[in-house]
Amino acid sequence: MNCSLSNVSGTAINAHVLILTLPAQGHVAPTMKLAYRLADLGVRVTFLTAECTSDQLVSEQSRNKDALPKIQGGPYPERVKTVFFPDGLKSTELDERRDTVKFLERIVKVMPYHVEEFIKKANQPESEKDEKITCVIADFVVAWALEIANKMGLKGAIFLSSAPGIVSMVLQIPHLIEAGIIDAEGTPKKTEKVMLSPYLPALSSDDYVWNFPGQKELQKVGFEFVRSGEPFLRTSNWVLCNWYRDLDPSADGLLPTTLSIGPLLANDRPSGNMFSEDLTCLSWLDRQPPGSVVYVSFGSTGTLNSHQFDELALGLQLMGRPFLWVVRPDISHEVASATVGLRNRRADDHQLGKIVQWAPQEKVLAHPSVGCFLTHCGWNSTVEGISMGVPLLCWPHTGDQFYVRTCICDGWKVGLELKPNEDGIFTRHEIKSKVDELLINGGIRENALKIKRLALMSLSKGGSSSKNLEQFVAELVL
Ligand SMILES: O=c1ccn([C@@H]2O[C@H](COP(=O)(O)OP(=O)(O)O[C@H]3O[C@H](CO)[C@@H](O)[C@H](O)[C@H]3O)[C@@H](O)[C@H]2O)c(=O)[nH]1
Repeated sequence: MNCSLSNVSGTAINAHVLILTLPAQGHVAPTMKLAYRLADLGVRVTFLTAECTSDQLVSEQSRNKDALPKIQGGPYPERVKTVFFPDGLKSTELDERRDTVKFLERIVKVMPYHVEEFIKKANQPESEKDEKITCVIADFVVAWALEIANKMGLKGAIFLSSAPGIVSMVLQIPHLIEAGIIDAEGTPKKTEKVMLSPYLPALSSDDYVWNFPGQKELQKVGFEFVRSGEPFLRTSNWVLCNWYRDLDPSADGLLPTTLSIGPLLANDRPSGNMFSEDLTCLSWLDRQPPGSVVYVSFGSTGTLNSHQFDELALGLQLMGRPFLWVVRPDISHEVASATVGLRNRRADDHQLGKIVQWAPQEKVLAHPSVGCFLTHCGWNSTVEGISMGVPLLCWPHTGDQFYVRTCICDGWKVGLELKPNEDGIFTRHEIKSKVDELLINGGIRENALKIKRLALMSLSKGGSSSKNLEQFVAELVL
């Protein structure tokens, strides 16, 4: 979807926002898109992130540099500055970065110091007026940064890069514990369903955002992370959410500070991409019939064991339809890369298939040849998919992906869910039959197109997300 960017303005306003997030693809991508959207409205933005992302982001920004002035018609690139803080995670220490618990511990240990130092330096009395930070936008996963903002007398916003329903889920944690529905570590104790919104499906015990199947330690850490963010949701000046009002018309009223501003899309500008995109898939897509291609991607985090990897490869072949499959080098930890290479070749040999390590996903989803999207239901992939009107086949792995799946299938009715067999495997036959069903289901396609139209409307001039973002910017300078 190449939507017209409403309110693109060459005029700078007197606001300098510091955006903070985790150095992980699913968080860098939407916050970088937010940075450029704010810059469209005249806001100066500093994007502060960890050094371990520097190579990727610098190379992406230099790739996009030339496009920016053409879109903006002004001195646009200077309005978004990316600054890196030392994180001690040298690029060789990949294992430490892949261990989510260790990675989070490391970032949480070093980041607060650098955030505080950065603001102190920017806000020295002798600093230029436009250098001075006036507001901190903290991704929910680093919500603690608002304590620093508060201490330094700055305004603060939480940014939520997940689905509607999640804010309500977080706010209900004290009640869930008190009612004995979950214990103090987030483990479900009762199977009763919980209403999050009159417009969304009820929350079941499998759908908690801190559900990391088979990873007890991660569940504990995840639950603590989510729980510790709750007070900041209630006290921040704004809660900015990467969804649009029609996905849950009640969500903006949940807290007086909630503003839906999504879907955040790159529209050919930097998208916070940390991996190099294989653009050959676009010309390959050009050669496929309209609505025929099954796009398969599990974001930056989804992994498969070797058995499941094989079963998926066989399912894609069995389908007999064109497929575009993103096979990240780390998609399967259990097999050596050489073996993955062999598997790739075997699937790629099939004349209908195209395999890439990383795709230009927004462009792929907007391509008329794409008929459906087999996704892990990461929120960015989901919001990109529904904004392009693509029916979704859901294969959630962890965290918010379970509730997102429930919303896709039972709430917005824009997709179907894969079901595992009794051994927990998603078989080749299940994959083939659900793809077949999804591609012929007229009701789902109609819903997907309707939800796409609503996304476009929310972003157009006077649309709910545009108005909310303009309101946020207006309040920034009050
Ligand atoms: O080949 C690819 C694959 C992905 N992407 C982009 O990478 C991002 C991936 O984000 P997402 O779909 O949210 O997946 P994860 O990277 O797995 O994101 C993590 O962070 C999200 C935001 O909080 C959560 O919703 C997810 O569950 C969590 O796994 C999206 O913008 C995609 O467009 C590409 O550009 N090319």
